[in-house]
Amino acid sequence: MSALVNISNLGVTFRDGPRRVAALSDVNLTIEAGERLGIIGESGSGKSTLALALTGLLPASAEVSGRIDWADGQPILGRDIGMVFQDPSSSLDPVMSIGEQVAEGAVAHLGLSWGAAKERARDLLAQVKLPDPDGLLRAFPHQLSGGQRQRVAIAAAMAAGPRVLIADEATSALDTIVQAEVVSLLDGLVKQQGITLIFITHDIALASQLADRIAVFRHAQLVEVGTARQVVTQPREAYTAALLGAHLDLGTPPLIGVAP
Ligand SMILES: Nc1ncnc2c1ncn2[C@@H]1O[C@H](COP(=O)(O)OP(=O)(O)OP(=O)(O)O)[C@@H](O)[C@H]1O
Ligand code: NI
Repeated sequence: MSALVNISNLGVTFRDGPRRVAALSDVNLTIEAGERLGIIGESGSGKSTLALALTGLLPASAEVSGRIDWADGQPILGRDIGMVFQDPSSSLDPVMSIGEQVAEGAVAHLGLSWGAAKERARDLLAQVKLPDPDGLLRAFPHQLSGGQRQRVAIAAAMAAGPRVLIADEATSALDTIVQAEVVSLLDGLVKQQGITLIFITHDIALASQLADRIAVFRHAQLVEVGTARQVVTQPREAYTAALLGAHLDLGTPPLIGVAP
């Protein structure tokens, strides 16, 4: 594997009124091209801040130190990096048809005509295993379930053929069965297309089933990174062991494989 991006001594500080909050502090991490990296840690540990730093979406008020070096130059959000958030309504426009939203990225970044982009959108909707992709092109987000909307958001994120997909708590709002289906879908898509997946979650069990490697964040710091197996079976940090104790029910059958 070769490095996709090298993160060195990354620090991000937010100003919160008179207070300064260190959201990331001295983070060193290399993300390999084509790997599935799980990012775990409790609320406020800096996971989303890392995603925003990678995508160039940090607010101007954030103070950034250190370096993020991409092997192939700074990727363009929407073209080279696709992003899927917890709440699809933050990425889907309620008054725009599903077809237009999924096609948009292909028009903007691949230079396709709307006609060609709609055809691509239909193929993408089929790839994310949504029923009746032709009919869906003309549907609106409110006509879909939460899980279906999240599939549309994934299709939209994939529209321009990105090499990196960042899913930030993308399945957290879904019930367990739908979550398993969406995780299994993501797994298949990124494997098939050789996309690097950065999967952010509170759920160490979910991360361990999807990821090749897991990075554990706590209080703005990267406390541990290793293969999913190593982090789960032989955590080096007491904190990781505590997370495992609290969240990983080893009696629960794996989510991937359960989904149809
Ligand atoms: N725009 C902002 N302005 C001020 N503080 C912020 C901002 N964004 C994040 N923070 C602070 O930075 C820290 C890290 O937040 P971040 O959203 O990265 O955590 P997280 O691990 O993604 O948490 P969660 O699991 O709840 O999504 C927190 O203390 C948060 O309050
Ligand atoms: Ni977050």
